[in-house]
Amino acid sequence: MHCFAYQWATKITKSDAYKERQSNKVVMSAMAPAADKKLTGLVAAAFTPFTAQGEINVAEIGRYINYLREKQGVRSVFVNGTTGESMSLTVAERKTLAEAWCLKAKGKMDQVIVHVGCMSVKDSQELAHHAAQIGADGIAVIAPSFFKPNTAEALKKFLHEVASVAPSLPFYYYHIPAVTGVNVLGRDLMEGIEELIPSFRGVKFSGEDLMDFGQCVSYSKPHWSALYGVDEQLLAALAMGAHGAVGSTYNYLGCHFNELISAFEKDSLDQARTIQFKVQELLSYAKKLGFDLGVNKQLMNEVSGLCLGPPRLPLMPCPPERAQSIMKKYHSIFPDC
Ligand SMILES: CC(=O)N[C@@H]([C@@H](O)[C@H](O)[C@H](O)CO)[C@@H](O)CC(=O)C(=O)O
Repeated sequence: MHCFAYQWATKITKSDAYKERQSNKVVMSAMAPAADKKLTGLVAAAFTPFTAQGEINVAEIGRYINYLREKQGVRSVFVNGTTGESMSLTVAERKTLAEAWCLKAKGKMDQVIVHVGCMSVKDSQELAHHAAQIGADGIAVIAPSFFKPNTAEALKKFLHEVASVAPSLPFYYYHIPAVTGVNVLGRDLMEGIEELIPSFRGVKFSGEDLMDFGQCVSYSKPHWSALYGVDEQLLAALAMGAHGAVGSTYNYLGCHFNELISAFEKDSLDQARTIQFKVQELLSYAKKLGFDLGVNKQLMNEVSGLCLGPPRLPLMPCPPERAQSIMKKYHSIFPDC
């Protein structure tokens, strides 16, 4: 489905969001910290909606939430992460987005986790503090990747500085070594972390090293979550003991992944494998044509009918013929969607 209405999508400014809060009689800064529930199941790594002019478009977030819930059976979101292009957003934009997600997800989503990692520890602290004020259910922090921490100790110190300004919020380390170039093992990061960060609640593990992931699972406390983030091999991570998964394709393939998880839980491994193989077939086809965030976002636009716009520079919009070809493949693999 093409997103013609996109050009006319309205942009809600921060002050509009503020007025909406006031009219709903929700004073977010006064909200009590969210109850600390273990994070499980599928978590959609949300795309950031942009207008055609490249401004953030919070007006689309309400429809986005309804779509995830009703069409994909996805009840938690991870906001301002990699898929959300956080590193291409300003701190002010990230606050506006986090506020809109928390406000609009209220009563509709189980958990809104806000990624607050930045290159600067100060910016990260500002966003962590803000996430606590607006009633987020948790925060996550990626390793800084320009000046990189080159030991587990340095990385833990950075995470501690951020977590300490929002001590009531569940805290997740966001491990994505292929993107950050920070190759500290997840398991090494976890060593002794709770003494340093009492709010630590787990890892979002977007890496292919299943041995390290397994070690994170086996080291985890019962109230922690080991969340896997390479969608094309989720089944392997479930076998390793994943408690949930955060990923981009759960935005538009969530219903299939929910079936995969149910099949796995019922020990129907053949059925679970069939679904994982279908996803692999789609993604390997897309990867051969060139699969980046621009392409991924366009697939979401096409499958969902939402108007999330193009990505922001330096990412480029998806060429129309590439989207068409991948969508044809999608319909051949998932004919009932
Ligand atoms: C490198 C990357 O973007 N990985 C994605 C995956 O969901 C990925 O898009 C998917 O496995 C397809 O390759 C997630 O791990 C990222 C993520 O969770 C996030 O946006 O925060």
